[in-house]
Amino acid sequence: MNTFPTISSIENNDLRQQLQQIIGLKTKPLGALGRLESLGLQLGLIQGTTTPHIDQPQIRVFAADHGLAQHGTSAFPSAVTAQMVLNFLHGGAAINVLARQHNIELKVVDAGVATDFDSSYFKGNPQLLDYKVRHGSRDALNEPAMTDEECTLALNNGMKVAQELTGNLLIVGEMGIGNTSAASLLLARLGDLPIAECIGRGTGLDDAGLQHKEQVLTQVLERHSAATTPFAALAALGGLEIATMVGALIQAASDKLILLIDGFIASIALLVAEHLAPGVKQYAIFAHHSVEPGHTHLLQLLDAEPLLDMQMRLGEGSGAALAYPLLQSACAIINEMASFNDAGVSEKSSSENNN
Ligand SMILES: Cc1cc2ncn([C@H]3O[C@H](COP(=O)(O)O)[C@@H](O)[C@H]3O)c2cc1C
Ligand SMILES: O=C(O)c1cccnc1
Repeated sequence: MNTFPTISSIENNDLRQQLQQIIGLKTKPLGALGRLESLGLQLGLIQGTTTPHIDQPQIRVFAADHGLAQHGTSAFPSAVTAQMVLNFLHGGAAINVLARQHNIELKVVDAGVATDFDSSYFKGNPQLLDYKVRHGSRDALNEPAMTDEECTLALNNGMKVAQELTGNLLIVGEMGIGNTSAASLLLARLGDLPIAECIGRGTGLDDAGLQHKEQVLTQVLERHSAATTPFAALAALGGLEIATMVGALIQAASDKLILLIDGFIASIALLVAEHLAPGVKQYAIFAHHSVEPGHTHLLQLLDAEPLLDMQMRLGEGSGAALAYPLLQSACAIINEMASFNDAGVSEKSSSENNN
């Protein structure tokens, strides 16, 4: 088992009051910028400042294969994981487009892809980071997806990925055919929910495929009924990319980075991180509501209200990249917008003056 770094509380009453006052005195009716105001407040508290700012935002896309995928739990074959990694490296995936649009640096982490990549991809200032624990997780129908050692290694790898980051904002994305199954299994176990409420079509299963997925996942949960602690559940039911993401989220929260959380898979990594290192969630901003049905339960468990609902179900970090400019706007409002005093605009009349 790992020991994890401590997570500082972001709560600071004086700072909260200062931020509330700064936002409240801007030239607008009180509260009129809605969630942009609470977002700015959270960013200020995370950074411990009245002038929050985003510097060198980073996306890490964690990729791995899943042994369980051989049982037909995804509409796509496992080979697509490696093919998509090459697509990321060649700049052609959805997340590449959004990262370029918003000037977010993107790197891919090989946490356990079944295919080996050409060594040239790892050289120099690489866009592909080699944290491969093994060639795909084990088949969770027969054994834990990871041994305790493999799971610990993946968590430690994720912490290293976060330690190597520049900048103050992290988006964790993922690519792993079959990983909606791993996320659903973890949600069912850690949220104590029926598996039927945690599953969805993922990459596009039809009705028969969805039924089959439910049967397979039910068997996996029975096989690992003893895996009830967060670590045991992660090892038995999770995946290498999910465990590596968990480590990265814990380390990044410990380093007081802003965590911009994508959809279903990134949110399950955050739930596990919160169980293993309580407090991580304070650093998280939930970007969007995924179409994957389990995400609704997961957001409730996390008491989270995502910023966007774009009917997306892709992963890769795409929903988080889309929400990123809202965070930039929240910072800019705090730092650049005039107060009533600065601009010589009259504040709301008091009720006495109206008499
Ligand atoms: C071409 C392609 C690109 C993707 N990018 C993200 N995912 C997403 O779909 C997968 C999870 O769904 P399931 O559990 O049904 O396999 C993950 O790889 C996730 O990142 C993709 C899936 C495909 C097919
Ligand atoms: O919301 C997600 O993270 C998601 C949904 C479907 C497929 N892959 C990822």
